[in-house]
Order: sequence, then structure tokens, then C-alpha cells
Amino acid sequence: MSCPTALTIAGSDSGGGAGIQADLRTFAFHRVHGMSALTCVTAQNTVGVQQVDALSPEMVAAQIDSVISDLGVQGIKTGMLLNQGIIEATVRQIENYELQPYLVVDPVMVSRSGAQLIDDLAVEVLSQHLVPLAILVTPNRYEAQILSGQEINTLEEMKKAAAIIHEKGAKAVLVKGGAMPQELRGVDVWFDGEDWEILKTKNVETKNNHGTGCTLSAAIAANIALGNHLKSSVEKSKQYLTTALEYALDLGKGSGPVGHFFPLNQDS
Ligand SMILES: Nc1ncnc2c1ncn2[C@@H]1O[C@H](COP(=O)(O)OP(=O)(O)O)[C@@H](O)[C@H]1O
Ligand SMILES: Cc1ncc(COP(=O)(O)OP(=O)(O)O)c(N)n1
Repeated sequence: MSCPTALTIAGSDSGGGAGIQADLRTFAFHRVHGMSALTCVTAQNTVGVQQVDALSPEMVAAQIDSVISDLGVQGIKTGMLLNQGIIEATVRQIENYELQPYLVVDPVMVSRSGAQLIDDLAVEVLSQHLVPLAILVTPNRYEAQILSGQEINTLEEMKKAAAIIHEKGAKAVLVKGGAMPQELRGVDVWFDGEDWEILKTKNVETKNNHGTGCTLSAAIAANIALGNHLKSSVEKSKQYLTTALEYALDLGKGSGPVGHFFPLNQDS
């Protein structure tokens, strides 16, 4: 039996809510074979990030070599890349293997719990060298503020930031609204240089929202691997994420993970 493959280049979340754990569950839900190039290990739970250790850039590059040279790939996402060396290694491999048409960049910088997930020096490298290679970049409110240099409090400001980030060279931008004020929570702004779209689903009232950004970008990569167009991949993934949020798991003392396999959770 043949199966599309997708790759996540991201960090590990020991609590299983975000990072490669969320990505691989999302790939599996979509019936896509998931592969991973691990960038770092976080000691993390529903309350916060306690410790981070990086893998070497050479090891990140070697993992990408191993999977691409053998299994091939039809969808890729990047998540927590942590430092300049890992971002540079990732950029080199994307260029070497000409993986740009499959690349979704989730520019992970700050977790919902407020932990910094990227070194200060690395932000510029990510913005200048990785973002321009992507077919889609998916910043949350705070990441969009950093990438655009603009404060974001309104829908108009989300649109303005999307336009500025698009100028960096990504084919399309999705500014996510999970951290926006109540009336804009769950509202995302899409811009591809020509068309705007405001993607709106219901605002799910839950404290269990850990891993929403990882899950959304992994679902988009999975949908691309399945052969869907970019825009429809984003729309399908947003629906998936909203339902996963509705079936989020009430685990731990902080923000529990979204329910990636929600139909199975229903009866258990
Ligand atoms: N309470 C919510 N209700 C509905 N959708 C939400 C909610 N919180 C986040 N989302 C959606 O989850 C996705 C991830 O967004 P966000 O939480 O901003 O990203 P990140 O996890 O990277 O901080 C977006 O599609 C956003 O609109
Ligand atoms: C290892 C790791 N990668 C990414 C994140 C950020 O995850 P995200 O989906 O943006 O969700 P929140 O942290 O905002 O809940 C992470 N925490 N850990």
C-alpha cells in the first residue's frame, strides 16, 4: 500500500501537547505517513517549558538527509527551530533538495505560556532566510508583530502585518488570531499577494488550547501531501483544528492538549 509522506522539522514537547508529538498525531489523523527531524528537546508540560536542549545543526541536517533520500516527501512543516545554526542547516537542506514547493513555516518564537522558544539572534535569520522559501508562513499575533515590526490589536492591523510579511517572499501568509482579543479569537487572516480571506470559525471557550499552532501547520502540511491546493489545505485544516479544540483534553494543571483524534475520544 502506498501512502503520502510528510515531514516535521521541530522540537519535542515532553508533555505531548505541541511540537513533533502534536505534528505526528495530526499526520496520522490525516492518514499521511509522518516523519520527523528533531531540532531540540523541551522538558515541558501543560504549565510551561522547564528546560530546553538543542540538537546539533549537523544532526538536524542528517535526519533530513535520511528521510528525503529514502522515503521522499510531499508536505513539510517547520516548528521550533530554536537557534541560528539549526535554521541555517534547515535552509540549506530545503534548498539542496528543492523542497520549497512543500514548505509550510510555522515561525515558532513564544509559547502560549510565555516561554521564549527561539534565541534572539535567530529571529533575523528565520525572517531573512527561511520565510522567503515558504509557500505559507503561519505566525500567531506575537510572531506577526515581531516579523512585521507592527503592533497588532485589530483586524486591520492583522491585515497590514500579513502584507508586510508577504513582502519577505513567502507565497502566502496566515496571521492567526488565537491570541487576539475575544471578538477576533479564532479569526485568521490569509493573504497571498492578490487575495485576502478572513477565515472565521467559532471561538471555542476552553483553557485547553496547547498546541493549536503546531496542529494547524501540521494539518496544512498533511493536506498538501494529500494533493490539496494550498488555500483549500488551509481551510480544511482550520476546520480540523476547531473540532480538535472542541474535543480538547482536560489534562494537567494548565492548558491541556487539543484532541487530535476527536471522533475516537467521543466514546472513551
Ligand atoms: N479559542 C479559540 N477558538 C477557536 N479557534 C482558536 C482559538 N484559539 C486559537 N484558535 C485557532 O487556532 C489556530 C492557531 O492559532 P494561535 O493559537 O494563534 O497559534 P499559536 O498556537 O501558534 O499561538 C488558529 O487557527 C486560531 O484561530
Ligand atoms: C516543542 C514545542 N514546539 C512548539 C511549541 C509552540 O506550540 P504552539 O502550537 O504554538 O502552542 P502553544 O505553545 O501556543 O500552546 C511548543 N510549546 N513546544
